[in-house]
Amino acid sequence: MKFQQKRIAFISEHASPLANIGGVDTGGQNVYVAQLAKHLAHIGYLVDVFTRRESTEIEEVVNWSPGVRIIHVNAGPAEVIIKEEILQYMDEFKNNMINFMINRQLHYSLVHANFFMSAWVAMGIKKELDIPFVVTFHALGHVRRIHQAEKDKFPEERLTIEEEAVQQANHIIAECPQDMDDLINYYNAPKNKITIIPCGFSATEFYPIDKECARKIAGLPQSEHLILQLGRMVPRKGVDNVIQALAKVKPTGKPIKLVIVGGECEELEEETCPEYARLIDIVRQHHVENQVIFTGRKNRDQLKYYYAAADVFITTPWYEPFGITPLEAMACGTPVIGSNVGGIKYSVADGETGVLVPAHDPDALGEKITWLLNNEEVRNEFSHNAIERVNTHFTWAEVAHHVNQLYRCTQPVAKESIALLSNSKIQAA
Ligand SMILES: CC(=O)N[C@H]1[C@@H](O[C@@H]2[C@H](O)[C@H](OP(=O)(O)O)[C@@H](O)[C@H](O)[C@H]2O)O[C@H](CO)[C@@H](O)[C@@H]1O
Ligand SMILES: O=c1ccn([C@@H]2O[C@H](COP(=O)(O)OP(=O)(O)O)[C@@H](O)[C@H]2O)c(=O)[nH]1
Repeated sequence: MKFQQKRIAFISEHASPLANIGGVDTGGQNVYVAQLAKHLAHIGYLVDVFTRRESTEIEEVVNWSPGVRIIHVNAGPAEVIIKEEILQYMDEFKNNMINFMINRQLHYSLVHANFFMSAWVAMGIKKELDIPFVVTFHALGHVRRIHQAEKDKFPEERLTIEEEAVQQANHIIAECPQDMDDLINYYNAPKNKITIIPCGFSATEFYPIDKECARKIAGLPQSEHLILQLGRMVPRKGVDNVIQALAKVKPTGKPIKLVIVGGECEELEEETCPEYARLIDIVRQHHVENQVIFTGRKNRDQLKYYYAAADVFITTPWYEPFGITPLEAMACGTPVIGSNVGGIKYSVADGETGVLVPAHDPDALGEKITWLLNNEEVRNEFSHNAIERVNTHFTWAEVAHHVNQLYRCTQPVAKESIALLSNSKIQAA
């Protein structure tokens, strides 16, 4: 069948493919937008990723990779703003995005919104230009509120915007069955509008590497048991739970080190990194100072060495709409102990590629760490299964294939949209 090249607009207001990954607000969504855009371009789409301008230094349009451009939209001050304070600028974002389309006579057949604020922009664009939109929420306000209560600083409006977006969207991508259930239970989302498409990993970025080599390159000890925690350093990721569990692990015949990768900067300091200060305090309280290595944030090309160096990868967040890090660990052949929540209970096959434990339960986690470290044979079996599982089900190429199928079923844009564009009241503004 002949494939017609289509131009699509991604919106990802706070998460740009160009950002340094691993900061408080730069995680899986950035990776998702970057990888999905690249892989859709590979299939034949032209993808423009609209993101908020965070610096005056950067060009409006950056040709990022073949078929993918990053468009920096003026919305509020051209500086980094925490995502909880961005909503007030989204009207400006929408108007400037539409003006960009008018000025360059760009015709997008579809908008793919990422996160609720982008969904708000997509709703406005649909209303004014009749362009259909697909949404991936990445995280849901109701779920965040349940877990974070008063610490959740997003405005109340987030929930109504998400509720409206669920109704207005032409289609919704849930990242795992739990995400779909949450959309139905908290937002009354029509089931026939939801398709589960997971996140992925890139096999050119993450693959098995000989442990000895990996440890050498990462500068990690050779003759010890290594357990790894890697991700954004924010309380909901449960890094404190892993430190507490470490103190409960029974002897395994070798010294054990916990390597913690992530954080706002490469050099973590208690004065400037409050979450690091909180975690180091827990390390001291549990007297495991000589067992914990904080590496700080690492560039993506380094991550595979840490994953491959570890005997076990651990991730015990309170909740997780998907969770890309377990995929990356499994792709490097490292068994995962993950909390039995969200996307982790979907991607990690319990008893085959790793084990699931309850969140907030250092005793259960400590027991499973002891068990896995004492069982090399099981680790090898999990490792083998993990590599096979992720390469079969969770590559970005596979994800893009499913997203492409979904786009092709999504209502095509009305022919008049360019005419509507020229008459738009926004143009006159
Ligand atoms: C914890 C969480 O929701 N992780 C998702 C999500 O990632 C990030 C999330 O949306 C962050 O918001 P929050 O402060 O509520 O945690 C955003 O700031 C980050 O930009 C997101 O990266 O999306 C990932 C990809 O879909 C998903 O794997 C992860 O579970
Ligand atoms: O120092 C770091 C910490 C994390 N990551 C990446 O950030 C993403 C985190 O995505 P995930 O879905 O696991 O969680 P989120 O941060 O989105 O909640 C993964 O691709 C990690 O490899 C990174 O590149 N450097």
